[in-house]
Formats: sequence, structure tokens, C-alpha cells
Amino acid sequence: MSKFPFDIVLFDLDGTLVDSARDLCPAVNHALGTIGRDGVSETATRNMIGGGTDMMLTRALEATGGLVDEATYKELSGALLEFYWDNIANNTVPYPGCLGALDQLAARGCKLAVVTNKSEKPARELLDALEMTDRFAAIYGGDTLGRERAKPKPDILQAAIADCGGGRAAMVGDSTYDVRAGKAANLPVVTCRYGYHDVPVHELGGDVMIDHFDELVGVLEDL
Ligand SMILES: O=C(O)COP(=O)(O)O
Ligand SMILES: [Mg+2]
Repeated sequence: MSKFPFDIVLFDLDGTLVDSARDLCPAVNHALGTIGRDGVSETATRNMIGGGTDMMLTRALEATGGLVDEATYKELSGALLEFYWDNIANNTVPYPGCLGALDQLAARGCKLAVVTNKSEKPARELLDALEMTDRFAAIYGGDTLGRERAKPKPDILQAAIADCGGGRAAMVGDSTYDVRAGKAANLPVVTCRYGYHDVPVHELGGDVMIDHFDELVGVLEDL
């Protein structure tokens, strides 16, 4: 077997490794309910994920009657996070084929890392609950280096690569935050059609798109 072309594969979390809208949507709707707003559908929520929890809440507010004053926003953000932490892995599951693909990459000697715009604490809690933490050599959240350095900045990608010992890396994600961060770090980017998109899927960019995790190893081999 010829040497695998990547030493490190970086993964976005929500909409890439795990289908977490199933638990994020009820958390958003819980927060909206505290100010008497109707909820948003899970389908609508999917397009609001990718820029971190605050971005998701802002988009949900815009979709249900408009933004609120800062004090109310803070309360809503707190209510959302508290509900989410209590229900973080009720329905969230790794996407079909995810664990098998991670196994295959590890068998090829790749180091794996998570680079998410979710805050690090809930990201780690979710990965722990799904018994996935040990698979990753590095886990960076959107707040790990400070929110201003979250994706689409390349910083958490570069930090994860350094933690993995450096080498040739690729980025796998589902939103323009991932594509822009990957490009800013000069990495090839694989996008996931099944994930959560902040723009129409054909506008995502990236180098290659997969429909299912079973395609990932082959696609990386050909990049
Ligand atoms: O929490 C979010 O909105 C996004 O998280 P992600 O970067 O793992 O997609
Ligand atoms: Mg994502």
C-alpha cells in the first residue's frame, strides 16, 4: 500500500462528524419559548449552524420576529446553553460511516483533530458522551484561542496541526466557515453535502464534496 497522502485530518464537528441539529434545535426553541416566540423547524436550524451558538441564536431570532435587546439576548443565550448542556447527546449521533472512516484513517497512520466553532466545553462533553474523544489528538473549540480567532480564521486549524506534530493536513467540513478557514490555512478542503450549509450547497467551495463518509478515505487518497 502506498503511503497515505495526509498525516493529519482536521474535522469540523456539527454537521460533519455528528448530526447535532437534533439536539441544537430543541435548545434554540427552548430559548425562544422563554420570550413567547414560536420555535424554528429542525430543517431551518440546520442552515443556522456553523458560526457558533451565538450566531445560531441570532439567526433564529431574525427568523422569528427580529433581534432583541442585549440583556434579553444574554438571558436567551444562557437559557439555550443550559438546556443544551443538559440534553447534549439525547439524539445526536455520528453520521453513518463516520466511525468506520475514522478507524480507517487511524489505521493509515493519520492523526485526527476536531476544529469546531462550538465552544470547547460542550464540544468535549458531546464527544465524551459519544465515546469519541480518544480518537482525536487535538480538540479545539471556537473559544479555545478566543472567539476572534474562531473559523473562518485559520488559527484553530493551525494550532491543531501543530499539536499533531505538523505534516500534511486536510480539512473536512460542511459550511463556508470551514472552507474559508481551510483555504486561509492553505489546506485542501473536503465538504460534506449531508451537513449544515450557510449558503446553497453549490456555493460552498472546497476541493471535493462527499455525500457519505464511505467516500472520505478514497477522496483523500486522490486529492
Ligand atoms: O456551533 C456551531 O454553530 C458550529 O459548530 P461547527 O463549527 O462544529 O460546525
Ligand atoms: Mg459544521
